[in-house]
Amino acid sequence: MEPAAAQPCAACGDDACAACRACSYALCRACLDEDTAEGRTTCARCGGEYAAAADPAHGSDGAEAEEMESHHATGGLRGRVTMGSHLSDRQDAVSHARTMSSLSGIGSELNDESGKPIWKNRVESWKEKKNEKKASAKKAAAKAQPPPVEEQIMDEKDLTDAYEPLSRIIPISKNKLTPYRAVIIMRLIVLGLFFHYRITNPVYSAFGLWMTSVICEIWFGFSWILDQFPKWCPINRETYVDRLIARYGDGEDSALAPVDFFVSTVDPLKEPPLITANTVLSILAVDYPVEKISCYVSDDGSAMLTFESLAETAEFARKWVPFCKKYAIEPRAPEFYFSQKIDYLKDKIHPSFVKERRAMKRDYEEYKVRINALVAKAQKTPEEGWIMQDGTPWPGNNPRDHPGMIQVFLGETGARDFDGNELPRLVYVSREKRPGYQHHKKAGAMNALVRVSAVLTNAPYILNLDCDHYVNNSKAAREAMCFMMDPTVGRDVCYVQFPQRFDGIDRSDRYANRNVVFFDVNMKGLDGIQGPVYVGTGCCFYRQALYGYGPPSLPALPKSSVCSWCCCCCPKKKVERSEREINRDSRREDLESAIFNLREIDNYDEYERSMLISQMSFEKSFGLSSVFIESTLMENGGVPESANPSTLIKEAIHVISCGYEEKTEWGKEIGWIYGSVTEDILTGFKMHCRGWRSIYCMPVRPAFKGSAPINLSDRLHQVLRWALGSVEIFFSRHCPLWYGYGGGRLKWLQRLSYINTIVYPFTSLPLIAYCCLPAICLLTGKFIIPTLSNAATIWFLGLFMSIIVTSVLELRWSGIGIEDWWRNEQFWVIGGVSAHLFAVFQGILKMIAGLDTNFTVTAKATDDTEFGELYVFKWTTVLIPPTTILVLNLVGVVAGFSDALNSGYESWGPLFGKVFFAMWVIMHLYPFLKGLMGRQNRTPTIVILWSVLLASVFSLLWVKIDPFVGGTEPVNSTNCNTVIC
Ligand SMILES: O=c1ccn([C@@H]2O[C@H](COP(=O)(O)OP(=O)(O)O[C@H]3O[C@H](CO)[C@@H](O)[C@H](O)[C@H]3O)[C@@H](O)[C@H]2O)c(=O)[nH]1
Ligand SMILES: [Mn+2]
Repeated sequence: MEPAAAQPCAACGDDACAACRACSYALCRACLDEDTAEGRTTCARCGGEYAAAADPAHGSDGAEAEEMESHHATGGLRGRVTMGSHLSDRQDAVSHARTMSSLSGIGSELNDESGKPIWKNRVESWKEKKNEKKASAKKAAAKAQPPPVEEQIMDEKDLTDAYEPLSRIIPISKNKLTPYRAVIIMRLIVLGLFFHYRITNPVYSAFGLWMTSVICEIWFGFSWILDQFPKWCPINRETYVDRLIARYGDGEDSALAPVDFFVSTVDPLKEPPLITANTVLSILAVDYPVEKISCYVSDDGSAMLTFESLAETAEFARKWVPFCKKYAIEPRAPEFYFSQKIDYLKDKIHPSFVKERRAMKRDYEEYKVRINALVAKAQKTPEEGWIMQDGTPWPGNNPRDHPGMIQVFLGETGARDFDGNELPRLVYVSREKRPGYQHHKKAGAMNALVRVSAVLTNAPYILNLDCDHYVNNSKAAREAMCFMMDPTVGRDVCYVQFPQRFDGIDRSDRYANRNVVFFDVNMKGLDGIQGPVYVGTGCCFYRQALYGYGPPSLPALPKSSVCSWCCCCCPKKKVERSEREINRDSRREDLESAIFNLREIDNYDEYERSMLISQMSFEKSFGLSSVFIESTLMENGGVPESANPSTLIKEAIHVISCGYEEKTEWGKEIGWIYGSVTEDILTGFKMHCRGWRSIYCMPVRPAFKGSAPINLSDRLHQVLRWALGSVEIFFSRHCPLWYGYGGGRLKWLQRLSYINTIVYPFTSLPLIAYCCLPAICLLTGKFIIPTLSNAATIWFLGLFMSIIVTSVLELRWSGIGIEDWWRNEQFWVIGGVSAHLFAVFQGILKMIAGLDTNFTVTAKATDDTEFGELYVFKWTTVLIPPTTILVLNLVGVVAGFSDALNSGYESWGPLFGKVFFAMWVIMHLYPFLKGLMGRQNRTPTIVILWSVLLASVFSLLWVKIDPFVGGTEPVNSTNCNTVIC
């Protein structure tokens, strides 16, 4: 192994003096000495031996190191309790189940006898306590331990803050918005005049082409309207987390509402366990009162690998979580924390920090070794299936046919962290799968989690993350609570959506993976209407909103109007009752009218009947679990004190059985909605139809971060899946064009935006036609526009200008960069002519033939080679249409030039017009071309492109000038009279 002279120390960042022979894990002198002093002489990462930089003498070959590694890995596992023995229905697992007292004291509706909100009382008593504490705190300040951030912030001034609102809307300044709107209106008018001109001036010499182009243009105009108007009144928001703390307290006696975190994972080979583990660790370490946090991991692949790595992770969390909290580090996902390229010593004056960080890093490396060993072991499934450590076979050996599994790690009665503090519960859930039962992919998994969590912890809020989206801002849950727990804002909020942000995307974001335009422009626009759409991850739900109810401040919708389009049947009666009562009653009604068939219970008396009615109707919507049904009635969450942990686990197993949802409203009206691979859009849409609003929350430090596919093929397949989901919704009963007019609760601009999200794939058809047009024009010499008159020139220029100006003004209010905007434009074309087209056909096929589409999980990057993924190239049929269009246009340009050369000076003018359009297409497809080129583009692709182009032009030029071949007339030299001059 090379001496690590130039390497920085892996633990503290100083110049390293020694490195591991096997894996070049480097340490500096001080860290090495400390390691030796603590009796550790081998590498933390691989277990190999160190070599001093000055003295690379000790011999240790690769094989030896390898042996060490494997020894290390098994050694790590051997000491642990057998995990298998804790599975689900075993008695000892039961003891981990947690009982939680039902929660009180949230929201303004909870008042004390004098009618004063309880939280105000809290604040006052808090104030007193604070004053008492002050004296002792002063003494404590002399100690080395830095006070936790919250305590520094909390002084009297901030206590008065407790009465202030917890968030604020920051309107976008008038002088940015007014011109923006004016230009939109102007663009609309110019567009109208432009269409008038286009329609009244047909090109008779190329009628078909003209017709096609006009139809395409009208469609583009229409889709522009769908896209533009939901951005009419964008807003920004700001939260005040310190006020939240002042109002609801922090630490043990805090009245913050509990939150259940959901993580979904399905295939440990495509979604590496280390990534999932990092997500889990970041959740367990989140900055929130511990006893209010639970983390549920759904494993749809029923993989023992996922289970075992979770057990490892639970163990590691016992060190990691106290470390994060002690030093308030960010982010709290170790992989990403340790790979940060920043000076971590800045602002961290604590003397033991360096030492502990170093130890932590070492522990993490060891942990990683164990996880990697598990992964390596899992590569080849043994013939007889997996065997757990206690010798029994793993119940999930057949992922399509296995019982439900639940395992509770950590938590109240389970292991505590190394400082003796409690840890959040971590629950492994793998729902039952049997052949013949639909499992509904991610939506089904989330619904199973909704029920399990309702039975075990029943937090009033649910925060869901994909396995690859870790918590990047440990205050994320608090940010969400700034809306949810603010009585003036939160009452009708069904969810708080955070933008998706990504790590590890190439600097130029070649395939618009960041989706900046969507997350920073469209979503802000929606927030000004009824709220952002739900995008599947990084979203905090109000649990009650998932149960199919409407918002508390609105009367319940009559059942018929929820799912039909009659709006005449909901008379707005004014009843003098408290909102709460109305709400309660209406829920009952909702359920009763929804499902109940009276004839069945004719022979009971009045009272019994009404009891039965309500019970049966609940069961018909929520399924046959009385524990679960009871939990739904607890609006502020919590499980009954009396509940027995062992029955709870049994019940939890019951609610994840595969037949549980049969003949219920799950997936139809309740929970995540089935029927589309983009279940997220559908789920959010249903809530908005019921009258809920959602909130867009963009903390300065991104709340969550994920990974995105960065190679062309994977990206196109992701886009294909999204578009397919939209087409599915389009053909379903939930199509926003027709669905949910009932209560009139979906604002019309919001509806416009939902329509946009489901019709956009269809734009691929006109887009493909339009992208072919310039090539066809160049090849045939015809053109789609007649000779321009002066007026026409004005309309053309006006349209062109207004397009540019709207974009510029949009950039100005949203603050995004021009590059992001341009990438988005490009990818709109690339996706449009490939993935969207396929989605339309697959969607139609699915509708006609009932062919099911499978959810291909996006592979997550694993390797360390930076952006190596970007150049991975896999050939798929999706690539054919854009390649064809590209080649057509390139050939067209060449042919056009050759033709112009052939027919003399006067044809250069018309050529310019056509080449302009062709170049428009080529420029948009340029990133695609780069992708096609794959890795070899060490020399910039543009060079290759231009050289091919110029070579052809010049060779043709030469051929044309050559008098001997002058006689051969190419097809394209026919009439050019009707084109622009
Ligand atoms: O049968 C399944 C299939 C998928 N998943 C999970 O679904 C998530 C999303 O899958 P991914 O392949 O990462 O899709 P993306 O395209 O990256 O996801 C975006 O788009 C999806 C809708 O298509 C949303 O569900 C996601 O939340 C959103 O991040 C992952 O956590 C998977 O583990 C399951 O739990 N069960
Ligand atoms: Mn993903």
